[in-house]
Amino acid sequence: MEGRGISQAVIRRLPRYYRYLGELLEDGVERISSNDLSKRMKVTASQIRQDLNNFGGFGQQGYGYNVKYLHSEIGKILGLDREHNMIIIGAGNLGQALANYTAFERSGFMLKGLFDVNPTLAGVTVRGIEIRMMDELKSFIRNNDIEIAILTIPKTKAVAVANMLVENGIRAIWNFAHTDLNLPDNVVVENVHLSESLMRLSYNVLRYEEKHQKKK
Ligand SMILES: NC(=O)c1ccc[n+]([C@@H]2O[C@H](COP(=O)([O-])OP(=O)(O)OC[C@H]3O[C@@H](n4cnc5c(N)ncnc54)[C@H](O)[C@@H]3O)[C@@H](O)[C@H]2O)c1
Repeated sequence: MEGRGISQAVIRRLPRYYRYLGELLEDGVERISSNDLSKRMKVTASQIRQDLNNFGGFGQQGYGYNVKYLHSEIGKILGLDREHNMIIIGAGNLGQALANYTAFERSGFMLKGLFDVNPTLAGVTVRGIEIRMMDELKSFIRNNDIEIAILTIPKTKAVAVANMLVENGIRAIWNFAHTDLNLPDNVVVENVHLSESLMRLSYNVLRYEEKHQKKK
């Protein structure tokens, strides 16, 4: 994506466009102006126009955006027009919670396997998907065309396991362990930090309270 000169800030906003356009589609809306989309999404119409111009615009003067077309084009840009095979490494609380979430599959993210080192989990199934031990990992990645690994293991183990995944052909890691992985440039890592999101929430609650008290 960077290769196409699109900033990461725009890329970060695309899933939100995709979600709103999906909702419009479900509501049977065929076209929408940047102004109406702006009101719904609470971002400026010029931001929407600027963002979507990165991809050739999709809009027509006086017509607005064709919702179905725009939704499908953004889906293609995000790689949602194809399936991605995934595995989860670490079938504890978080790993099993993610495995139980079915909505990923609707966007083409197919969970093929769960892996752990705890022998008491061997053979346990989550939504019909078996938890396997790590000695099966190498052949499983190869035989199941696995593209994405989800890391939900303790942070002390994450770097070594990530390196091993990369050695075995994994090129994309969704990293929930609270540590930076520093992998080669040809490996894509997306870090997820729920606690950072919670800290931003806390910051905004504090700012709101401060503002409110000043007004009293
Ligand atoms: N990023 C976030 O927002 C977020 C939120 C919650 C938890 N976490 C992190 O996710 C991780 C998992 O949390 P949890 O609550 O599920 O913990 P958990 O202890 O329930 O699960 C961790 C699992 O990893 C397995 N494991 C340990 N070492 C392993 C290895 N080398 N290979 C394969 N499996 C291994 C354990 O046996 C266990 O089943 C922790 O690092 C936690 O800090 C991150």
